Amino acid sequence: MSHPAPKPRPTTRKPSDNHSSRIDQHGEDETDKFQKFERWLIANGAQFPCLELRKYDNSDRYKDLDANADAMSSSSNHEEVVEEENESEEKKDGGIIATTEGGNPPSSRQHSNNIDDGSDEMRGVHALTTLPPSAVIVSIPLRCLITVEMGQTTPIGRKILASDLELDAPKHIFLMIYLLWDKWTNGDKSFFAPYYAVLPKRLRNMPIFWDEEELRYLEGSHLLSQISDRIAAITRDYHSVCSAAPEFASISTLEEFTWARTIVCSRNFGLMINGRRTSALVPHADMLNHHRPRETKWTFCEETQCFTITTLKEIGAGEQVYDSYGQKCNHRFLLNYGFCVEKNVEIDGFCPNEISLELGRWGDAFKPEDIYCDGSPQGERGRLYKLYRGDDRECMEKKLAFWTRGDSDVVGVDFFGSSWHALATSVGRAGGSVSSIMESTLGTNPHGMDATGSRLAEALIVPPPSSSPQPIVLPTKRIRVCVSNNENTRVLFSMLRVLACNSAELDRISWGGRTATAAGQRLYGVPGMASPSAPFRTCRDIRYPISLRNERCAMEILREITENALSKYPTSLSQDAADLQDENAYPKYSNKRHAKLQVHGEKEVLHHFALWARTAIHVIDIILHELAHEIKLVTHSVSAANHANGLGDGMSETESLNEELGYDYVIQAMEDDDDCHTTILRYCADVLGAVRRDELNQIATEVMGIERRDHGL
Ligand SMILES: C[S@@+](CC[C@H](N)C(=O)[O-])C[C@H]1O[C@@H](n2cnc3c(N)ncnc32)[C@H](O)[C@@H]1O
Repeated sequence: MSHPAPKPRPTTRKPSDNHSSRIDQHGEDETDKFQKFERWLIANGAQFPCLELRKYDNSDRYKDLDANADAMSSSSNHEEVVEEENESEEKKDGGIIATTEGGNPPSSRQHSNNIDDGSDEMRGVHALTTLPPSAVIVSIPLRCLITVEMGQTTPIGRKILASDLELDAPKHIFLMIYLLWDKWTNGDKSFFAPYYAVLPKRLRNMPIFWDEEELRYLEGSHLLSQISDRIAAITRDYHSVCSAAPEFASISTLEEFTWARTIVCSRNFGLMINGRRTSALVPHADMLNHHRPRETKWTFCEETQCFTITTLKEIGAGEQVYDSYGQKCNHRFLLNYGFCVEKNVEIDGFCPNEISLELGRWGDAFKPEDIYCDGSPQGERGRLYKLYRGDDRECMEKKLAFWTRGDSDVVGVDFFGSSWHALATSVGRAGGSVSSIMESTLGTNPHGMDATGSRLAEALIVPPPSSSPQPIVLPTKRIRVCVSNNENTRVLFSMLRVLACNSAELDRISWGGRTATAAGQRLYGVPGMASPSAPFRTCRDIRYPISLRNERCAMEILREITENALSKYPTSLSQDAADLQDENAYPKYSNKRHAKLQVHGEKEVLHHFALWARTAIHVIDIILHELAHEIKLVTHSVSAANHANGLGDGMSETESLNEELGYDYVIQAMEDDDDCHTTILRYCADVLGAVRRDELNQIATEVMGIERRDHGL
């Protein structure tokens, strides 16, 4: 149940009294435009009586320098952090101090307040009075919202709809179009002009607007490619819209289009309005900064036809009122909203920060032919090359087939290129056919496909142009993993196991869709087939270790990948941690700090997986040692028994194992170690422990077989 918002204290203010009079870089009076904005909303039925908008500056970032002379500074408890939806749309926070409002004079510390990073465009919403839980604190009528449908009915929107364009941001394009078209068509006369006037103009905190020096702070991070991909995608979308509606080129430049995309991405709300799912720009509601755990919730109320924000807890007078943009990795906050959360940890301890690991083709530093083609690359390249390569070229061909199983969307000449030649040649040598190639590659039989599918497959298998061997290139697969164990961690391990396969292991995991026994499932990594309609296995489905050999190799690949990724950064994790302590060199809310937070978070995840790999290799080596010892023991006892029966020579004695180097001892030590990460411990104890048990059982079974055979049973 929601209560109406409490009445503001009578002494507070008329809308907008709180904005200081100040002129922005565009020569506009900021106070004036915020007053007009609030009056426009109220005149159209909006209500937010207990809230005030505040404009922040970044002068407080140097509070350490001025700590002694700080009696005048506001003590607002500003926070960090956010939440929402997809990768291509999102927000930033300010370490917010009211600069001029409420009697707080501008800080005397203006000496360093000239950082051009967008923090001068920061605003936030504060409570004028104590807000109780479940109070509706914002209510914005539908007529003040800009919705997708409004963009679709513009002349440009209609042409886009008719053209069936493939766009990078199809959900947001119509909001962008409305914004740009309406500003251009109606200018100051637009109904939304007061809203447009308060939208940030430069968005300098968004990485797509960072200069070279700022981008350099991200050196080593995959985010750099995502930033250039984003710029390229926006450029493509702009040209696509211009091709569908040539008049759009005179409505908006690429620069304005990029601004609109960033505004929409960082401010839109996904809503259900009158039974219809849509997205909207909601003036005023989009002024709340991000913080988790969430303190407010929002919705569109069908009854009142208003967008509302409701408190989930009491918010004290003067405190900032936050929205949660969702639980997200810092790379999404940074790319889409232009900020990073300082401590991106949920109340249950979960940290959503991720790292994108690249599997398959090995990074730019390696030429595919160096790693995958027959030949023996030297040094570091050789290490990964050998791990991926397996037994021989034929093994790589089988690996390619399994690795790309199910990737039917990317089956094409460019994708497989010469690999298809190699595969075709190899399967041809083994008496294979188009059907068998399709089956091994796609996990499906082309006879079950339509004729076009079969013709496509035939067309792709072209004889190699020369007799020299074609390089086999495993297409890159990227997977995002975080420190907590989740589905992606399982997929990562599955893909590592496939990459680590030798020929025999590939044959085993390639069994198509048959029900496996429990032992087979465990031993060969074949998942249970719950129903005949269960999908065929792909490189994402190998949930259990295939063999100790394979698992060790998979962990070596993981170690190589993580250590290589860590070597790409110019600074270490500990250096980053030390840098972040220095708020003068890395001021709060600066782009430089946000970049540092991002790479620091990435390295934490990389170190976790590097440690996981090293620990696993160590534990597997212990198990292998124990198994070798066990084999010696049983061989000894069998031959001793045979000797006693006059069947052969017995071993004189067997060495005993040092218990302190044993598996049980090591696992116990890990259990006792509070710093041992639980997912690493569980993997070593449960996953590797199960393989160890299977192997020991296997040895016992084989011994029984030998004894039965030797005794003629
Ligand atoms: C929806 S707007 C929020 C209002 C915004 N502060 C404004 O002045 O218009 C999202 C933007 O606010 C800023 N922001 C929101 N939460 C933030 C946070 N926790 N830390 C830093 N910046 C934040 C980012 O610039 C982000 O792109």
